[in-house]
Amino acid sequence: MTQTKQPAGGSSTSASDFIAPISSTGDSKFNPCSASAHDVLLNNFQLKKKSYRVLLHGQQLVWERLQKIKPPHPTSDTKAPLPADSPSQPGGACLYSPQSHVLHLDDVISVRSGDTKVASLKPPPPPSSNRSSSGSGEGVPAKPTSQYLTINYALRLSKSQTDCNRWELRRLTFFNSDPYIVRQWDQELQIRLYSPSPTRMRVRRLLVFINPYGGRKAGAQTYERHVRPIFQLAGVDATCITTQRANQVRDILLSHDLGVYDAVCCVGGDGTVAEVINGLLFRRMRELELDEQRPPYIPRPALPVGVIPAGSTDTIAYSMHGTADVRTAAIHVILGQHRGLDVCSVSNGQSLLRFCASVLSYGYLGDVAAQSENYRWMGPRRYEYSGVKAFLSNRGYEAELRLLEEPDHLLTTPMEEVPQSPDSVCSLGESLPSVCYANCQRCSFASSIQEQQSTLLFQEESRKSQLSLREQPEPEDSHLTANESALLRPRPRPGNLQLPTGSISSMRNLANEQWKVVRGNFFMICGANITCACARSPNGISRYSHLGDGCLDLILVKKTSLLNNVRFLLNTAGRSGDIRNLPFVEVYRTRKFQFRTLAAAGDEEYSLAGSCQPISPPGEMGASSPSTEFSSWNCDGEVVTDLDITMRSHCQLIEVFMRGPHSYSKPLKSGTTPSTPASSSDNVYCCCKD
Ligand SMILES: Nc1ncnc2c1ncn2[C@@H]1O[C@H](COP(=O)(O)OP(=O)(O)OP(=O)(O)O)[C@@H](O)[C@H]1O
Repeated sequence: MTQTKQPAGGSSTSASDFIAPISSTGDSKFNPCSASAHDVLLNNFQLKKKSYRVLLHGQQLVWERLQKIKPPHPTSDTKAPLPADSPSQPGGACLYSPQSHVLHLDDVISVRSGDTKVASLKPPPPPSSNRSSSGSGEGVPAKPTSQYLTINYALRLSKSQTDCNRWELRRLTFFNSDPYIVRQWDQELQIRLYSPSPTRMRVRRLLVFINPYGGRKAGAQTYERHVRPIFQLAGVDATCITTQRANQVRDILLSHDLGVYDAVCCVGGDGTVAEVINGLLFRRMRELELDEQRPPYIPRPALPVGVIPAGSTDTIAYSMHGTADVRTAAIHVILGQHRGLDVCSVSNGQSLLRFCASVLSYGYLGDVAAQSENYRWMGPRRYEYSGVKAFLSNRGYEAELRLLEEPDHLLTTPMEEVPQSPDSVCSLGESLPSVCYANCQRCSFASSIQEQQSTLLFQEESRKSQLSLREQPEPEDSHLTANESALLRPRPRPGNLQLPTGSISSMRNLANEQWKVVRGNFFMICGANITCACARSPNGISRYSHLGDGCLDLILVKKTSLLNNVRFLLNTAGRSGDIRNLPFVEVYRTRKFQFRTLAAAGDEEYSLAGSCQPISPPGEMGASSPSTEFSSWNCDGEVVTDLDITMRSHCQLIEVFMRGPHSYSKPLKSGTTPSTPASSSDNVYCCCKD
């Protein structure tokens, strides 16, 4: 290690204050622009008028109070520094003393310097001017004057008994009398904050859709009060569009130039999120000139999505973040960590109808969706009213389902073949179903399989196209176009946001696989893409669904008695219930299922050619009349009236700003055993225990 020079004109706060050595490349010259993410900065700062030794090491900021200690030799009065060389763990993480405060740069919202404390609190200028003012390679930088450095960051309230998934804003303002040191820190932090990462993307320009109509009709106020200040704090340039009508989001995404934006964000409920997802997916299909009705595969959109809850149930936001807290959702957009979210395509016999991000339900929830539209003036209470009505009038719906049961290779894969993550909280290799949390191994494994398949398919397609180029100028047997082949190219890493490039699940040859057929009279049928958790049902209707494993859970609730229907609803409401324990509920994990109603179909041969059965008008739904033999589908809260339906999951089709939920887990009293196997699994992997 070599020590760098103190910058000219700088006055240090103490004799031990120095710009650290620190270059792993051995460069001993002080050059603020040449610092790399491997360098270390170490200086003394004042924080609330107390002296701290502050260290920037990799992606970690560490600060520790300097205290007078008894000197080993009575002649020198010294202060206790951070450990001289922070011992590294094998994984590259560092151990710091227990008195140290550690902040990961992943949790930093923004960094700002100023001549005064107040000046350093102001929102940073737009990122472009921020970057250019860094002085990198643009002549001699102006003489710095700032002595204050404010770091805005977010903190998860992991100890909270009520909402351990909620994040809050925090701020640190460091002072150093030497503006050169402050500038050095500011520049270095900015570089590290915006350094490319395959799993993190710091948004600079955002397209925001605000639905003023959903939920309590407070989308616009929610944005102004809670979201805009956070975006401003991060210096995000947000272009806001307040919707004027249903489907406007989708139409804008289909027709407008989105080239200037890094991401799309919506402030609304599940219907609004679904519009964004549908808009982006259909846009991508149009760009690639795919047949929108019968696409040969589903391409991945270029832009990631942020979801801010402002609807009635907000199950998508809740399933992603573990909370419907608006500020938490906005913080996740700013922090920029993203994960792939499965999306399901919904088609009838003839064509692709739409994409589903949360749940597709027939029967009880289908009736609720159809009826509740008539009572929208009631606000979120319309669901309670229509829910009771649909519940009492449900006589069961005759249906047949065909599905490809997922062998669940993830549970049988030897653990050594599974990519391990030290802080993973999802179980793998267990016989119990796992819950999808932050750092979910099941989802990362699905993602790596997806990538491997992409690579193989891409190689295969390249080989085929090379062969056919040599042999036939216009190949007839290749089923993929050049555009499609390009989409199959595996993602390069690392770099800017690298999105997966094509949906493999849509290309699997399903012809030879065994179909399971289930017939019956059902209270409700659900294809759940995610847990569908919400404030009223914190575990969701499908507790073990994963955000990005490429599977959906098909939940079949048989029509039995009114009492059993009540038991089912109670089981979905609490934290301790598990619908899998109910004898009249069957849950299948699958990638695809097909549905047809049996009510009027008789014993005729099963066909995917489509259904021409009439559907009851919404007003008659649930009435005890002969027309109740058909329900309708509830797709992300919107009504779909087709009866002949196929639902197929597409693994991690959309990148979404989220980390995944963390487990709520009250500490078990000693001697008590968990009531259900699932809760035992949750507790073992609870991430709030650390
Ligand atoms: N200005 C508007 N006027 C009327 N409808 C709108 C407007 N903007 C959006 N919509 C439609 O409102 C519908 C409902 O919105 P959204 O799903 O966000 O709220 P919600 O139904 O209350 O919440 P949730 O789906 O979470 O229960 C969406 O289908 C959307 O297309």
